[in-house]
Amino acid sequence: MSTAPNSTLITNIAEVFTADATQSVIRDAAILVEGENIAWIGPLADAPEADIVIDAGHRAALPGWVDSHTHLVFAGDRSQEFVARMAGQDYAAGGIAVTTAATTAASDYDLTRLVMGRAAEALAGGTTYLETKTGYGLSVEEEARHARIASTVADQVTFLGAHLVPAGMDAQEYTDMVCGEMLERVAPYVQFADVFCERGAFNEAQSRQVLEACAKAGLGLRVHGNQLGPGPGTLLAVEFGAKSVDHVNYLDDADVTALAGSWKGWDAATRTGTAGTVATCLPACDLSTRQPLAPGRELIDAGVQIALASNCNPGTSYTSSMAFCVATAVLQMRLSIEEAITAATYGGALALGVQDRVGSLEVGKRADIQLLNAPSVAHLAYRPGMNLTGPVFRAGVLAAGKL
Ligand SMILES: N=CN[C@@H](CCC(=O)O)C(=O)O
Ligand SMILES: [Zn+2]
Repeated sequence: MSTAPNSTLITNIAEVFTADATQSVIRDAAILVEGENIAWIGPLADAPEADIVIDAGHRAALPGWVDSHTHLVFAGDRSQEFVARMAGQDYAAGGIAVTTAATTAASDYDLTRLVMGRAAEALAGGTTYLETKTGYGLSVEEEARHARIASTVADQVTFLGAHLVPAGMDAQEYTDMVCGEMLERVAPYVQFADVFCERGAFNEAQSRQVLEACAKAGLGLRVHGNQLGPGPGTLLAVEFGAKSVDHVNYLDDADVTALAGSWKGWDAATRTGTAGTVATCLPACDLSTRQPLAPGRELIDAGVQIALASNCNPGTSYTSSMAFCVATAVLQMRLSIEEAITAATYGGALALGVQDRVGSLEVGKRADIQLLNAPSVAHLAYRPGMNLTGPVFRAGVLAAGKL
């Protein structure tokens, strides 16, 4: 087989887990990269020639993580809130205001440096596609500034002006501002909009108003829903055709039925058809807030496509470790290794609508590949807490780690 110039063959891979529709595992494998994309995957014995050969050292390979839910644009520290929570205090949305004050005080330079540092940490942990949100600005100027900074670092940016009603402001007046001037100012920098539909944040009517306005502005939708108790977030997300509803800790039968119904037009065996609303589970957040884990197992069994994401933020989940989320999903949510990895890669891509480009290792897709310092992907849960991330390739280029 002839190959294009600048082809790279990654050889001597102990096992590749592709996260494709058939959940293929190829042992003693190789991957050919041409330019940004994967050109071939198969047994090493059948590998084509290439200009450059990289020896994977008998490591396992899998897709880079797609982290579809983070809040990286922040300054300040809330470790004392975490300590108080571990001593028994409940999490409350009001903590967001503490971060808003610290972030508003940070210069563009400092804030950009902080966001870039967090994105670099995520990449070093194997995340090759990253979403992040605004939501610690809560004023027109600050939300626009955070959206602009986020857009220089993340692959996709979500507008979360509807995160908390600022102190001293009337909830309806603030919601109107989110849907009006704020939306207009952030729109050039963002692809998605989100609303924290929860007790202490935005009620059903306000959430509906935000989703309507943002859909009208042409943004994709996502919802923070059912995190702290039962509520209308999940049903609203399905009704509005949101790409994802995130947290989903407190679901009732109607919520699960609606989510499953949204996938009726999707053929999971071929990954074709009309995608529904992904249920994004955030296990690191669940642990850090001592909420019941999202029912990932039950959602999969009901026919819902799920994603796993880090929810990296200073209040409820200060980690960008997708490996930690995968290990927790296996050990505590009863997902198989393959289900958990797929949720953290392809599931995240589905939640962001980029599943045709990233999220699985398939010919023609972007060469976002992480090598593990382990001979099989099972080690991700078998050795929880260990940093197993080896070299990370993003769009065919070694982006983190050493060969
Ligand atoms: N739940 C809403 N927003 C964040 C937490 C924000 C904060 O407490 O700073 C979350 O996804 O958990
Ligand atoms: Zn969040």
